[in-house]
Amino acid sequence: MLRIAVPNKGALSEAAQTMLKEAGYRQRRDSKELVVVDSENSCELFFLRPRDIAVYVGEGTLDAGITGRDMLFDSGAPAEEVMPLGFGRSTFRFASAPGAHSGVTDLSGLRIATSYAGLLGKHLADQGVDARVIKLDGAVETAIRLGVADAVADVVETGTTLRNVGLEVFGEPIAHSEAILIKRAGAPEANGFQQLIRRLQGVLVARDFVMIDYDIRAERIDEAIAITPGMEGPTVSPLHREGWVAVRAMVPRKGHQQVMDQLWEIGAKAILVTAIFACRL
Ligand SMILES: Nc1ncnc2c1ncn2[C@@H]1O[C@H](COP(=O)(O)OP(=O)(O)OP(=O)(O)O)[C@@H](O)[C@H]1O
Ligand SMILES: O=P(O)(O)OC[C@H]1O[C@H](OP(=O)(O)OP(=O)(O)O)[C@H](O)[C@@H]1O
Ligand SMILES: [Mg+2]
Repeated sequence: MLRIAVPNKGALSEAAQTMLKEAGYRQRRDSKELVVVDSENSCELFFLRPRDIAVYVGEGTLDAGITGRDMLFDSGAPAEEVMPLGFGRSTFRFASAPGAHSGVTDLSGLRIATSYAGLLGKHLADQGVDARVIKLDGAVETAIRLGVADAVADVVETGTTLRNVGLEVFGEPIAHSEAILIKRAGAPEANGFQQLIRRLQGVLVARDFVMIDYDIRAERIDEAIAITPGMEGPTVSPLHREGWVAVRAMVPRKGHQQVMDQLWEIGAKAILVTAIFACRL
């Protein structure tokens, strides 16, 4: 049985569960269910706090986990990134009152509030800055107003939370994060782990690509293939009409309308675009 850790709440929880659902794994019936046994897929899903997932996986108690890259670094657990999952993108940044600081070196001797003490501590050490790290559990943006800290280091996505409390980011981003699949560092892959990777990659491809079908005059096929090269090369089949062929290829979802315009320009007809429901490349 492959044992997989899934975030039970927070920013990654819903998207992680949707991705596993699209990859064919069983869903939990309600948000109080902590373990789901999926015997059809020979795996067990453990719903855990995102912050704890790297710890369980690093200890080797669980074979795989979905967490944030920032949380993996922060934990210092002996776990490693296997693949990025394309959601939960954020940056980890310093913020303070507008104009108060301009870079990490301004923070020497000051207090910085964060819920990512491990990640921040490593960054300060790398930069040779001696500051006091105030570890909080969440809502760290309020720490400056309440006089607990001079600056904060926190997750920023849209920047709305910072704007709402009148803070501004400064300096270079400390880290770029997104949801990732992790395993224990250096450990051999458990049974079923490769299958999990293939399924998740399939979900990413099905999300990022569409299938395009069209008819084109045979003498223009080279131009058409240059526009839709496909993965291994497009499928070209004869049409029951003299001098015409049918073409089928995968194209990136982003920009597929431009591809359709280009095909139309070279005389393609009956151009159809369909979503890919599932895929294994
Ligand atoms: N607004 C956001 N947009 C994108 N990713 C985010 C956002 N907030 C947090 N994350 C990411 O989600 C992961 C988990 O953070 P999250 O805030 O959900 O955990 P938590 O703070 O422990 O839980 P909670 O907020 O429920 O107490 C981290 O990798 C973080 O970078
Ligand atoms: O830039 P934004 O789009 O505003 O998103 C960033 C905010 O989202 C997260 O907060 P969360 O809701 O997880 O609360 P927490 O601080 O208690 O973890 C994070 O800690 C930031 O506060
Ligand atoms: Mg949070």
